[in-house]
Amino acid sequence: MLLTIKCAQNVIKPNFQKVANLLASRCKSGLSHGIATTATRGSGWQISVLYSPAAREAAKAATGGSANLRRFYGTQNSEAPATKTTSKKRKMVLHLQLVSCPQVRLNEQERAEKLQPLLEAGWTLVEGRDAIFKQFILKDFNQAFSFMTGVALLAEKINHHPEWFNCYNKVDVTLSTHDVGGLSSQDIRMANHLETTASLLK
Ligand SMILES: C[C@H](O)[C@H](O)[C@H]1CNC2=NC(N)=NC(=O)C2=N1
Repeated sequence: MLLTIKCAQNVIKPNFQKVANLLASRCKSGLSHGIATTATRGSGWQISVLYSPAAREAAKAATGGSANLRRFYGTQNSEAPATKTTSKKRKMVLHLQLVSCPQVRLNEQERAEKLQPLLEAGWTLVEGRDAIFKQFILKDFNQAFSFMTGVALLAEKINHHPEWFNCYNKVDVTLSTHDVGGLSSQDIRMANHLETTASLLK
């Protein structure tokens, strides 16, 4: 998954590239790196990252992880709106424009590294589809429903939903990323979450 971060026209690009990579590397959603490109009007969310809790929440929600949004350049009054600088001498204020993270399908290396452990944990490749499947067997219906509830919370948070079927204590789960027609890092993340949730219930 790629986090594309757009910067205001007047930002010094190399610095911003570092910011973009740092921000991308801090996101738990499997981001590989950030790309700083010149901002275009109206694309994605305009986030003045450094200046408001709402911006931090928006950035966290947008990156599905705990992006560590720290002060890179600052003004004295951290609550001042990012756009106001009262002194010429102040350092440049960065505006981060965080756009949605386009999904990409897993490449061969990622499949070897991230998919293999799941196949060893009982997931199987779905015939004729770039998807993975596993049947989870829980103690009883209550446990199965708790399992699904726990997973549903993450699904909503990262906007990535399993295809699943429940019958009493069994939950059949198929994972694939519809937007790209195959497996992406979101499926890996979701599968690992399913494994963790199931193991906590046992
Ligand atoms: C419009 C909505 O954000 C998209 O359809 C999201 C919702 N949940 C999703 N879930 C899965 N598994 N794949 C997707 O591509 C996907 N896309």
